[in-house]
Amino acid sequence: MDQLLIHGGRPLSGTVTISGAKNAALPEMCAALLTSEPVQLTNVPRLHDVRTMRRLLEHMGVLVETHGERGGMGFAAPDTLEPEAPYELVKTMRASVLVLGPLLARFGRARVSLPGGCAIGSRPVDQHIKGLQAMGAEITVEHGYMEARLPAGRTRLTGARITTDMVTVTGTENLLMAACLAEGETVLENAAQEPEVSDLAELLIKMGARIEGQGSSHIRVQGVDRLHGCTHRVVADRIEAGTFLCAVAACGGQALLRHARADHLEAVIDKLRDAGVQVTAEADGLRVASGGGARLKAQGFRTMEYPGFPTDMQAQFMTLNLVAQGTVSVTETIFENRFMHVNELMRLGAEIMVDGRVATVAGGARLSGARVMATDLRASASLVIAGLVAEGETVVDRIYHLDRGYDQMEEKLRGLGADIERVAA
Ligand SMILES: CC(=O)N[C@H]1[C@@H](OP(=O)(O)OP(=O)(O)OC[C@H]2O[C@@H](n3ccc(=O)[nH]c3=O)[C@H](O)[C@@H]2O)O[C@H](CO)[C@@H](O)[C@@H]1O
Ligand SMILES: C=C(OP(=O)(O)O)C(=O)O
Repeated sequence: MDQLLIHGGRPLSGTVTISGAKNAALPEMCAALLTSEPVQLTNVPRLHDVRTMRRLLEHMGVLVETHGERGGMGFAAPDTLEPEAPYELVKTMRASVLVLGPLLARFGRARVSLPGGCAIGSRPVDQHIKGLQAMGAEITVEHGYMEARLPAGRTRLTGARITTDMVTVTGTENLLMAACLAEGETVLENAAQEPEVSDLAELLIKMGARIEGQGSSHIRVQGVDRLHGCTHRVVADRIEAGTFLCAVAACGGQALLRHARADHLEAVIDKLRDAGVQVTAEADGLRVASGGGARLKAQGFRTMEYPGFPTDMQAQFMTLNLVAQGTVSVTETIFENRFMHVNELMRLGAEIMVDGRVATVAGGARLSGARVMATDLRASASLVIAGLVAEGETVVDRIYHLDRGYDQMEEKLRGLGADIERVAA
């Protein structure tokens, strides 16, 4: 199992290219199930989760090829594929549940393992199921699998007005994909407004779907008989960009994040500016300049659905708060167990008190290198940033979590001047 070895204390300067977004690429790979024609994606990030999704699609019978330009992938889902997602693949990646909507919409049946909980929370998929049931699907859960089918005599889902009990990103994506091939109109109320949902909608529109309102909480879809192939570039990863913004802010330095989009990161950028970090939007990216943690003012925040402060940036910004000045509260409202980085950060010298969903973070910490363990994807990123600031050597174990969602993070950080290497344990 690989580890990251970090010697902290260096400023970060230079240019880094932000990859395509994991959370857009994964649903977009699933959207290819909606047609037998080839769907070509470009700017697909090189991630473990993308490889897992590829294996899952190939397992069902989808033809997948990588091509030419970096990050190019083509998908062709034949009429003969077997619409089944087995536990062995689903258990390693919750986003596998995104095959459910497209399979049911195109093939009229699907057998998909329930994803179960994960380290950050219980993460049920009841809203996905309820929404598809409202569109006429019959879904039962048997032996850990969602068995979904259309009622006898029906060949298509039926459009419906669906209001989810909470804002759910993959729930919105599953229902959106299903609605594209349903008969009649579907209205998704309380829809997720995340840029990845909009990017998926843009892909679906290129495939011939009739969608309006993406990017708002009210999405309207007129179902069509069939979709066709197309080419689409995966949107830049706002969470990867936010992670690099926090890393440069904490370590000090100046960097250009190519392809990063200010309009997708407003809540994070506002907090960084309030902290004393300079962030400027340029033609093809974001420029960041910081005097380093000790010159910054810590910022309290609450995680919220987009356009609020993203839960996927909570851990990384917490590390920045640790090295800035002042004591602040960080409130996690989306997932019930997303403070697992706290104990590991404390091993590096942090002072943090957790009470339920609120963490009180004491700034001005002098972090010192230690051996720490990554517990989930963004927790791993927060530990890497802490290691880059800490005095001495930090070893981050279990970085397979990091590899799920960051494309060559240590190479990119080395390009900015960080002393970080991957070693086999
Ligand atoms: C692959 C992907 O895009 N992952 C993102 C997606 O996860 P994901 O789509 O799984 O997260 P959701 O938006 O669905 O979850 C939001 C909240 O709703 C709850 N819920 C959700 C669905 C449901 O059927 N029932 C239910 O109770 C969840 O437990 C959670 O408390 O959005 C999260 C919130 O921005 C991000 O952290 C993840 O990075
Ligand atoms: C929680 C995340 O991903 P997933 O939903 O794939 O677990 C994340 O990207 O931070």
